Amino acid sequence: MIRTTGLTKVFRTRDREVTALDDVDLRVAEGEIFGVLGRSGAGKSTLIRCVNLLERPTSGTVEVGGRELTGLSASALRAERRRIGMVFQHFNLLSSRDVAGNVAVPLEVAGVGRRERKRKVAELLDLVGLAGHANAYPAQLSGGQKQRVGIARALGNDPRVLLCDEATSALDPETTRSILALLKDLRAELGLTILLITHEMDVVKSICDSAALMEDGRVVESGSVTDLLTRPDSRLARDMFPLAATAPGRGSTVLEITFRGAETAQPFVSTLARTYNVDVNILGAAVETVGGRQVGRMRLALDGVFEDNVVPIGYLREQGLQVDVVQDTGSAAANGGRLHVVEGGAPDLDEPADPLTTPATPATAVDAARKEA
Ligand SMILES: Nc1ncnc2c1ncn2[C@@H]1O[C@H](COP(=O)(O)OP(=O)(O)OP(=O)(O)O)[C@@H](O)[C@H]1O
Repeated sequence: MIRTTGLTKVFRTRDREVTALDDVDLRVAEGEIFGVLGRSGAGKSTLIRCVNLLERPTSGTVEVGGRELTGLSASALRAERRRIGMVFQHFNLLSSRDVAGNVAVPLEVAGVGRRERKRKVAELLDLVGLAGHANAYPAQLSGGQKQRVGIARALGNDPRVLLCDEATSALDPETTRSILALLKDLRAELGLTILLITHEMDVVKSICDSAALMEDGRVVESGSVTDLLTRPDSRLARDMFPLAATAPGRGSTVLEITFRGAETAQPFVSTLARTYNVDVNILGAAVETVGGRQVGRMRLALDGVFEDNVVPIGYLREQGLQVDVVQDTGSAAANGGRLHVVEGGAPDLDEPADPLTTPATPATAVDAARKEA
């Protein structure tokens, strides 16, 4: 539904040049809720503003609903833009107009007649749970209610696509949850495609089907949220499920196990310990519900070096679990120089740090040969 190809935006001021977007290829499927994450200055706002051409890209193309926008005439672009709603962080409501008056703005701009406007405004307010507040003024509303007005206004021209620019960043956690639930309901009811930008991992966790991580104007990782979760090298997954950095003792093998769905119900840790008579130490675990399914990661230390644990590791993989050997604190010979081995010190486990500032870590760079073991 949304496709950007080679999207690049360079801001030139008198004394400097900033590349806010650098060759961004984004693919958002129809009906999807797609989250773009990144720390401040990563280029998220520029990206969302380029998708509806509020900002003209320096190069590259933007397609929405199969139409390439960058080549359109001004009037054709205006018509296409009507089918793209936008929701803002700070609501951007007119304080001098009541709720109904604010929701009516895009309908007035589109030349919709008075009677139809009234009907449509009532329908939209009902849709966002604000029937009965039509005559209230923005100053009389809570933050969540203001954002509901902002969403109703964005839906005025029956858009196919909704762009949300940090739509919940100004809201408390409970209100955030209710606005996210509303967006999800609207997607189901109206068949919307939603592209949202956020710096909150919880937003992605609770409603996004897919996500991309931006850094310095580039997309450094993207994919469906559930696929990202099962990629041991995924930064987004690590940030969603930070595990405490507990140091195992020497002479142990550290495993990272990713599981989802039915696998979460398996008592694999106790079975492993019983069947193979191996000491298992749980270093950290995180389980979450993403897209209605349980997913999670667990970091285990097995007593003994990798060679001692080949059979138990094989057992875990046979259970359908994704198992990665993160670290082996005793065996240097077996790792072929590719696994991180800490000699005589605390192992260099990745910290549960700020998700958006932690650099990519090779902590789970598993030797492919070991995976086959
Ligand atoms: N109009 C502009 N003129 C010059 N530089 C700009 C302009 N707009 C954005 N930038 C720069 O482009 C880069 C990306 O900014 P952008 O606002 O897209 O990032 P962001 O990820 O949305 O950050 P934030 O979450 O803080 O809004 C930043 O370095 C910013 O200073």
